[in-house]
Amino acid sequence: MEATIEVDGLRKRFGSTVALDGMSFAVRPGQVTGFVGPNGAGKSTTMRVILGLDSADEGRALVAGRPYGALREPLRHLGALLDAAALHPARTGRNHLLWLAHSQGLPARRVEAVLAQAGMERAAGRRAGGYSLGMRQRLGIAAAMLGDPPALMLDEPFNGLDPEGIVWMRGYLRGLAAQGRAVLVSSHLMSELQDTAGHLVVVGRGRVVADTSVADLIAAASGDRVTVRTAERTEAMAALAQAGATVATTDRETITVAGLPAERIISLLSEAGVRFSEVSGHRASLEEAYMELTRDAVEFRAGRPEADEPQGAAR
Ligand SMILES: Nc1ncnc2c1ncn2[C@@H]1O[C@H](COP(=O)(O)OP(=O)(O)OP(=O)(O)O)[C@@H](O)[C@H]1O
Repeated sequence: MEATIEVDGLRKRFGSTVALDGMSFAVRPGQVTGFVGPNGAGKSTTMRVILGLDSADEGRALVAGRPYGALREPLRHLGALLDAAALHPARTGRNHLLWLAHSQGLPARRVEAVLAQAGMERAAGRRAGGYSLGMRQRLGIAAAMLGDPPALMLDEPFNGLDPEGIVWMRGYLRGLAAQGRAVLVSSHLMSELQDTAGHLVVVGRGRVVADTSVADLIAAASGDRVTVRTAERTEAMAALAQAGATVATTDRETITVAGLPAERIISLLSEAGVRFSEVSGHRASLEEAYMELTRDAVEFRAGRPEADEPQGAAR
């Protein structure tokens, strides 16, 4: 599978501020890649460099194998939403898109198609100056889709959305990925990407901290811990500890067991005559996994193989 967006060793300073410090990752088709990190980690700067709006001091950014500025019809390769507020307030949403389509040599019929996809048909005749931030985000997404590009790059698209809008955005992004597109979505809130991102590029201080599938990240954070619910806590702990498990109490009726698979725990408890009501594998949430990752940044520090960089998958 060929990467559609690729950044390699980007470095960028603003005066004494290091914004990018060797940023490297690739975005692949057919999935949503979350681009996550705290405020100031370098997400927006990376996206601006990819679009050629900022130049890097070192490194390179490629879209479909070429610098964005060298693409003949860039909107047909990469659609981007960086700043949803950047709209002419007196222009209607529809006219904004018509103007954009015209300036990029794209057919006007695409405008109605993308307005419908973004659920903006009814609002399209109103002036953009009166739009809520959520409506601006939807119009921004519609604009990004004008060229029907195989790759999308969206900076904080969940900003300003109400709960219904967040659900819509998650479904919409998943749908774009299911069509085979590469979708890069930045966020400083991991929870926004729950049930949306299949892959994560986690960044901090201008560089990649982890480049991992969500499944691997959650598996690593979940560990091999198993939760056992039992009224006979003391007996259960004794039986499992004797078999070599590490056991900790969670609450009055629950213990957490590490070092034994659930099937073995069930048979040990049964053999010891200990009654229990539940034995279940612990599954970390994306938020928990992220907390664990950033808490233990050294263990999880990963990147693409580069001579002077620490590497290894986050697992
Ligand atoms: N034009 C600029 N001039 C000076 N410093 C800048 C400029 N743009 C970004 N920076 C600095 O570069 C660093 C990275 O900023 P960037 O906006 O890329 O981070 P981010 O991860 O997108 O954060 P946020 O979620 O807040 O947008 C920050 O320290 C920021 O203050």
